[in-house]
Amino acid sequence: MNVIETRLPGVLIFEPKVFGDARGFFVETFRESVCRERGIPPFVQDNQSRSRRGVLRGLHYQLLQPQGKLVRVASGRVFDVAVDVRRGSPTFGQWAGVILDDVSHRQFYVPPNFAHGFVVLSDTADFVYKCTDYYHPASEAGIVWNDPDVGIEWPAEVLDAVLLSDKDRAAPRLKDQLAEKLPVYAP
Ligand SMILES: Cc1cn([C@H]2C[C@H](O)[C@@H](COP(=O)(O)OP(=O)(O)O[C@H]3O[C@H](C)C(=O)[C@H](O)[C@H]3O)O2)c(=O)[nH]c1=O
Repeated sequence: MNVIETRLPGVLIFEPKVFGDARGFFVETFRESVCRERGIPPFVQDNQSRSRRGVLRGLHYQLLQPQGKLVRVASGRVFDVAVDVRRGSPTFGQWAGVILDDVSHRQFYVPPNFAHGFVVLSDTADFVYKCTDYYHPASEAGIVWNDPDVGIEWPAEVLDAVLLSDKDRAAPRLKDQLAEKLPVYAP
């Protein structure tokens, strides 16, 4: 497993070794030791969502029980993004993105207290991920996907047909987020 640092400290790209042969392929998708060695907390919840082209889920985070997420695509192709929403962070409001697909089997680690989202680039995508804490809907918060102050460079190929939930469509900009709804940077 090759682990790559991104421009956001703590946000990591995992590149597993893919073993292809005449039958298909094999890939190790998770090793606890690889995560533990990098200070990633234990995972307690697995999720899966299926979405069609143009669906954009995010940008979400939880204030209580903040979730670190190890995300990957079991089938399809997405552009995945992490945004630093921690008040006082040197990289506050900055983003890092990566293409995740079922060819590279690349994974992305989004630490707790980062907002997370993705947009689907393939006809459909099965998105699977591990979380370091449990779902806590009462403290769910979000930043609107096209916040001009964050300036995420979403792939142009889907921008004319982004499909959002009502919740995500109504999410506030980072600058309009109530201060108490932003986690505090704790180096
Ligand atoms: C996240 C979650 C949702 N749900 C229920 C709540 C709703 O009835 C239904 C759909 O929830 P939602 O529309 O919030 O699902 P997503 O838009 O995929 O949300 C996720 O999308 C972005 C990409 C994330 O990083 C988070 O994991 C999560 O916020 O599943 C649960 O029962 N447990 C859960 O952990």
